[in-house]
Amino acid sequence: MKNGFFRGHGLGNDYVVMDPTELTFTLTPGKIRGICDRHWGLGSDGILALVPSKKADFGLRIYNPDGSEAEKSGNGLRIFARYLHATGKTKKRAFTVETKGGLVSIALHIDRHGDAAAATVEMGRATFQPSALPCTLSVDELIQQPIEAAGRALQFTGVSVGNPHCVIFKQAGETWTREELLALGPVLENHPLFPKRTNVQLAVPTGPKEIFILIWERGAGETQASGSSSCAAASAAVRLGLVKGPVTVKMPGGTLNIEVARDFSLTMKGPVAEVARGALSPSFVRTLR
Ligand SMILES: N[C@@H](CCC[C@H](N)C(=O)O)C(=O)O
Repeated sequence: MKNGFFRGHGLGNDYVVMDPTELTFTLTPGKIRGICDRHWGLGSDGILALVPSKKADFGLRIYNPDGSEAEKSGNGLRIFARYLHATGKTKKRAFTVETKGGLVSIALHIDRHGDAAAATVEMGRATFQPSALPCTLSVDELIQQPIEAAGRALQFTGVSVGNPHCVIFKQAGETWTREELLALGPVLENHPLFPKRTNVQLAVPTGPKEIFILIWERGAGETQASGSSSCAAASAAVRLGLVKGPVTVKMPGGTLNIEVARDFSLTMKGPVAEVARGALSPSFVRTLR
């Protein structure tokens, strides 16, 4: 379909999927911002573009609503998997996807209606090395490093799961507020320690195998859930000895299950929903800059 789209969400983290071969325009940063605008466009936490791959069954490019490109997205990968299944682009129940943040394997869980209602994604390995995010600190690993933001002296654990994350823990029994997220999120996202910016998680252990996180996404702001954030926060919690795996990660939008192997290989399992399919109207496309 000309200028067609598929819209889905993972725990309230919503994406629009598009096949650039069906578009009458190129997905430039300006056009991405226009489509993702919550008032003037379709509104979305990002755009997922199907691209060819020589290494995997499918290729995926991930765009943030500010027009920047992300290397990986956990919820985005589950939504992309549902799109591939729902639109008949694959008949397989397990396949591989190449992202800029590495190659992942996905297994679909089909419900009684024949829909891919959930997916398990092998998300790759977490690393705490500064060069992977990148982060300008000269340390071997970004474990509980000091950082100042919004007038507060904090400690962060830096994790790359293909894309960069800055995880800040409070102690069990304490809580993070939304006001703290809105104050700290944008400052940490754009902190000079992170030349390519970063995703931010305000985390707290809530059980021996459970954490709660609030999320500020690079290029998107506050989101209800994030798969790569869940992987990063779970890895950090295990690395710091705060919890044991598999880790249940609770977020405002719901829960993901993250297995953290001894080598920090990550497996994410969670639900995914389709919302709509349609086409951008020609008059809207003409307004995109
Ligand atoms: N919502 C995503 C993460 C999307 C990418 C992120 N904003 C970035 O720039 O790295 C997820 O579910 O992982």
